[in-house]
Amino acid sequence: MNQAQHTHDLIVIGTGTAANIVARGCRRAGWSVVVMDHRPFGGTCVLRGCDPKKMLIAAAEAMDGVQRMAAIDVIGGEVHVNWAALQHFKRGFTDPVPAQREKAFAELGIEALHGRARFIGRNNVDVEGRFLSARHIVIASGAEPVRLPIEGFDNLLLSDDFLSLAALPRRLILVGGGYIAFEFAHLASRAGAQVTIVERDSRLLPGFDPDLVDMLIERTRALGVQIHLGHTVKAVRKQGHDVVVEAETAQGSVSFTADAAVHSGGRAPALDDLGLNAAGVTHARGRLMLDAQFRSVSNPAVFAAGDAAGGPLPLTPVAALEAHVVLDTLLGKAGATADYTGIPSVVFTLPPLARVGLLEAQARAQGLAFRVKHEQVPSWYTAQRVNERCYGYKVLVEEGSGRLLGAHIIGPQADEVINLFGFGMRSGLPADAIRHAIFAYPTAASDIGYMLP
Ligand SMILES: Cc1cc2nc3c(=O)[nH]c(=O)nc-3n(C[C@H](O)[C@H](O)[C@H](O)COP(=O)(O)OP(=O)(O)OC[C@H]3O[C@@H](n4cnc5c(N)ncnc54)[C@H](O)[C@@H]3O)c2cc1C
Ligand SMILES: NC(=O)c1ccc[n+]([C@@H]2O[C@H](COP(=O)([O-])OP(=O)(O)OC[C@H]3O[C@@H](n4cnc5c(N)ncnc54)[C@H](O)[C@@H]3O)[C@@H](O)[C@H]2O)c1
Repeated sequence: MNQAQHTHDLIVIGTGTAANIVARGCRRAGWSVVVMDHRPFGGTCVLRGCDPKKMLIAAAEAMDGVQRMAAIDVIGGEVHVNWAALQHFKRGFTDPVPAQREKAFAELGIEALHGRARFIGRNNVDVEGRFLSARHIVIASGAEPVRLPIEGFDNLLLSDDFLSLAALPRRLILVGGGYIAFEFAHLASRAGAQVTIVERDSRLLPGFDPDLVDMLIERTRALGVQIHLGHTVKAVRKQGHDVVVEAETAQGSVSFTADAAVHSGGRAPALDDLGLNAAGVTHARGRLMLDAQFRSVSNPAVFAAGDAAGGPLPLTPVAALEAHVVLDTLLGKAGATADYTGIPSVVFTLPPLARVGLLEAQARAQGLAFRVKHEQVPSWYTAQRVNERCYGYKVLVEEGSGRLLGAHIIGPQADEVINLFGFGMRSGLPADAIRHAIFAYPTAASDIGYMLP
């Protein structure tokens, strides 16, 4: 398989979700494979993203439950989150991962290097003095926080830092009001912090249904979180032990003071240090130029997958989906493409906000004829049972075909229920098939039949 002039059949840059799938798949097919990472092996999701975040949110869920029951005098007394113990609990999951990954690579016969990779030719990579060459190279370098045009940018903590903080700041500012801001705000406020979100745009979470986002904003403000829209952060300064965040608004400058400020202002493909020009890999505005198989349009030896590929949804299941397309292509399957139908996305607030398929505005822009059902339903049993007032949904079904176009939910277990809609959409099930499904009662899924228009 290996041609004489190459050290390996395949070089994979990164050890996260996408890298792991391509490296293991090609190795199982008998290829000689080398992977590398300058950070601990495992990637973002398992070490610095989804998984550690949800370990921390487990405590916020417990606090949220206590607060909802305390509001009706069912539970009383002082309860608080022990942040240091929570971090210890989280590390019980994350700490073993790098060594487990290293062992798994070794057992499969995948060479694994610690160090930063940089292209030095069309088929060549340098990993801190080690020169490698391969028939194919897969860029699975993930994404990193955007370097925002903010004076004193380095005074911001990054999401990695926040997820590992030894002590929770008493006052916390989140710069940017997207996924990370909402999840961290709900976590930190349940854990006892005073939280402020400072967002540039006039609208929050544009990837989600605006009516449900309004419900989330109301629920978030009720926690005591301050949300400032139309505020572009321009500077972050240290002042003694405090951090001062300065923002520009239509009315002039304002400043906010806290113990820490966290970057929640977006992430972009991690391409800067790869030396792409040396490999003849074209890119524009921070995005690689790839074909439908995620192959570089200018260097057929090079592929990308996951966040590095800059696709429509920088999410873990999408990184896996794209990695499978690259794997299939490398192993000779012609015409493999990524089908993004029915991929759910969730903001893990309490309660969660979930979405799959088209937004109402997107369906209208596409000129589709559809029925839509939208309600706020705090009186439904699912919400009443846990004393949660925030429960609503919007579901879109195409006229004629009965095709599910989109589903949007905020409320208890929305993060689980959305998967059923996603499964239905991905499997091409008409709304009626889902209407006729029988779900265990009483579960949040048993509300689905009432949500369909
Ligand atoms: C705080 C946070 C929470 C998130 N929560 C969720 C969630 O709940 N659900 C969800 O679906 N998604 C979530 N995401 C997004 C998800 O983590 C990513 O979409 C996913 O991890 C991308 O996987 P990947 O394989 O593309 O890249 P990564 O897992 O990021 O792996 C890339 C690896 O490449 C390495 N690397 C980069 N450059 C080089 C180089 N030059 N040489 C060697 N190695 C290099 C990096 O160190 C890294 O380990 C979250 C992200 C963050 C930051
Ligand atoms: N649950 C999940 O699936 C999950 C959770 C966390 C992160 N992620 C992934 O990570 C990515 C990055 O998350 P994120 O929350 O950082 O980005 P985001 O793109 O969701 O939100 C960034 C926000 O910052 C604002 N902003 C940018 N510059 C600003 C400035 N100078 N002042 C004020 N506001 C500013 C933007 O207008 C935007 O609303 C997401 O796109 C998502 O793919 C996913």
